[in-house]
Amino acid sequence: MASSLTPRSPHQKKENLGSLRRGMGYNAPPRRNVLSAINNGGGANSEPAPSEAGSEAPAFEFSGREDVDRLLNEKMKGKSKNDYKGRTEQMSEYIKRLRACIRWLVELEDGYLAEQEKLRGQIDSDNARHAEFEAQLSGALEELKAANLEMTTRCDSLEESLNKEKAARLLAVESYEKEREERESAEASRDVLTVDLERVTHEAKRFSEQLKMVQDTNKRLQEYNSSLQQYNSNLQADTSKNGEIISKLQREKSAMMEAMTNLKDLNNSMKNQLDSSMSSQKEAIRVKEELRKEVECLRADLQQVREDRDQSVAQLNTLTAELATYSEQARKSSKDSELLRIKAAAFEETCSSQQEQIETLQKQLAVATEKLKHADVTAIEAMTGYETQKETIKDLEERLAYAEFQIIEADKLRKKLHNTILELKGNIRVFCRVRPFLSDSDSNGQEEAIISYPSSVENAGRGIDLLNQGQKCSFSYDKVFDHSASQDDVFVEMSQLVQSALDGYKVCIFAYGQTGSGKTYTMMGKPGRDQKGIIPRSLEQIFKTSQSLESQGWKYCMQASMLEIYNETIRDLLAPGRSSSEMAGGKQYTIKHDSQGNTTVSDLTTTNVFSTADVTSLLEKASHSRSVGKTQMNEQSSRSHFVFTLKIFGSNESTGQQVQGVLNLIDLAGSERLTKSGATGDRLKETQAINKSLSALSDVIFAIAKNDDHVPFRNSKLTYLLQPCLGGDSKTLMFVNVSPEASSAGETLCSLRFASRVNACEIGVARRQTQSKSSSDNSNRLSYG
Ligand SMILES: Nc1ncnc2c1ncn2[C@@H]1O[C@H](COP(=O)(O)OP(=O)(O)OP(=O)(O)O)[C@@H](O)[C@H]1O
Repeated sequence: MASSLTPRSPHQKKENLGSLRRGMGYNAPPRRNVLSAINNGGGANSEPAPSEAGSEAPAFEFSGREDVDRLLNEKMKGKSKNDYKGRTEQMSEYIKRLRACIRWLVELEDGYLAEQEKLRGQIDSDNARHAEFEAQLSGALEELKAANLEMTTRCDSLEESLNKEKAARLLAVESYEKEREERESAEASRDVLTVDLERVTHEAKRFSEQLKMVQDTNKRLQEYNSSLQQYNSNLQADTSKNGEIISKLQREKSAMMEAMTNLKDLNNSMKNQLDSSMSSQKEAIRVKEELRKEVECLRADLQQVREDRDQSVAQLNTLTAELATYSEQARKSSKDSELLRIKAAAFEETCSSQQEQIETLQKQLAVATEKLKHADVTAIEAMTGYETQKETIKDLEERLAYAEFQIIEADKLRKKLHNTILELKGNIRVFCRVRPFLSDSDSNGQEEAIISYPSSVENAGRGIDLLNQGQKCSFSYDKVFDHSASQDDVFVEMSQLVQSALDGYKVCIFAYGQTGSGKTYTMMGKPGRDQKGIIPRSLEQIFKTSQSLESQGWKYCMQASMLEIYNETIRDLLAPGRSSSEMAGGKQYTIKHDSQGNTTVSDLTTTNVFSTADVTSLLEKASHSRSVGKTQMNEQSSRSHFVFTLKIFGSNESTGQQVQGVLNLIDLAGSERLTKSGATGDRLKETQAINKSLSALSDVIFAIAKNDDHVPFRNSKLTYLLQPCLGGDSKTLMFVNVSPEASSAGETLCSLRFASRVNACEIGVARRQTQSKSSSDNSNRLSYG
């Protein structure tokens, strides 16, 4: 059989174990240290299993899974088919052995749990030590990192300031060099200017001398000019004298005609003399002109020389001014250079001190680096330690996983055995729940206590005693919840049954009891987290588990439907427009069972649900549609049987497995004596219909209990609907709810008797509806609609 069990938390496992033990009526066997037994691969045979309290059970020994398998595969032998006594004895013997086997498994599991706890503790302490060590190391590492960071930052800032200082020093040196160069160039230009000045002074001197010379020449030329003018005037005087002579001569010509030839000769000679005088005059004029020109030239030269001199003097003045500026600049430069020299000296001093600082810091850095290296080595060592510890933890985790695996396997086996026992028992399980007194006066003890619980170890949690008309009637069921049991306590006991629906079983849980005894409270509960009843809690568990099974490849599809049977009529509580026509019985719903034992109600609204919220809103809708009324026994009495059906289709992609489970949760209408109910009219009709269907239910139960050939399932809608649960292959649990009031003692007695009958009913073996995907192609396909 494929596993239908999922790994649970150890806590849940413990609870499940507890519930199994309680359900089976075991007392907790004294815990033995089975660790050694586990390590030896079993060992339950080294010591006999403790016997059930109060009874001397034979010691059965199990050394391993083979023994269990052997036990499970054992076949019943009887003298003949009708040797019921022999078969019953064999059966009870077999059940005892199975119980011993379960005890052995429980002990084995205890051992596993103990070892798991031990390993967990070890892992926790290792983890804690490791975390502490890690925290210390990381703290030290952080400190070192911080110190290193600080050092690096300081070093960086110092380097930065040093670089800045260096840059400033370089700038200062550069500016100093520039200043020096400028000063040198100024000095050079000053030298050049001095030379120029000297040269210009020399030139000026030369020009003054030249000027003096030119002035002398001019003076001489003026003197020469005046002498030439004197000579010219002399010549003019001579010329006038010569004219007088000519006129005398001419006068003498006549007189001296004779002497004229002589005189002509004289005249010619005189003429020649005149010509020569004229030419010498011309020559003198030319010379004079030349001299004038020369004077003019000399004057121009002189003017030029004067201009040059003026220019030179101006230049000299400019140069002197420049020289003064340069001298001033040179003086300033030398001052600046002095300042710069002082600054440079100061910089050099700062530099040398910073150099020293850098050296100190470098030394500190070297020390820090050394420390860091040391820390690195320590960290590496720690990491190695950590790795070792990790490996140890891994090893421990592997061992834990193996232990968990073994626990899961043991759990699977235990569940298998549990299912086997239930299958062997083959009857409906019955839980009894006693509701608390509702009014304070009752609970204050004014009401006579008619219900008590046996204190014997054997019946603890399973027995209930009812005092009716002074007579004590004792009953025993699979579980009895007293008035103090919470909704949670109740659900814990049946969570495994609900889980079966996900595993592909048909599960039916119904609440039976007198009106006002707490059926609706048990099934639906009340608003509020703690007050929730079995229906909401079952759905929460189913959705939660189906989600967690997704990781194992399971995908579930769920469909919900809700109906009520009111006055022998089926009503669809989720019908979109639940109209008055329907209320009036307009629509007829028919119940059908197929060969697979699947029940369908024609035309019933079926809604796909994906979350608890979906179902909660549907439940709210249904509760508004449900027929309730006020009775003498209950303010809000359910006047119909409420049937909630959840069809679960599961498929596993990875394994190809498919399951089809059904969860039927039924809140029956309360049984009520007509005389006591005081009902009239419609209420009376309702009560009669309820009583009729409940009596049909008891007829069915009696027929099954008596092993009758004919079971009257069709006598009522309720019994026909419940047929697969009562006579088929489903896992069925009945809640018998009882009131604690003395006034209800008679009703309570009836309910408890009915429940005992139900508990004795053998309805068959619950079968899981599962098939692999390969076979799903055949005609035997699971219906998903
Ligand atoms: N275990 C309980 N703890 C507290 N209150 C309870 C418990 N059981 C029932 N009650 C209260 O008792 C009253 C009757 O309960 P409930 O309506 O569940 O009875 P019923 O069996 O469904 O009745 P009917 O058959 O008339 O519908 C309600 O007020 C309910 O809250």
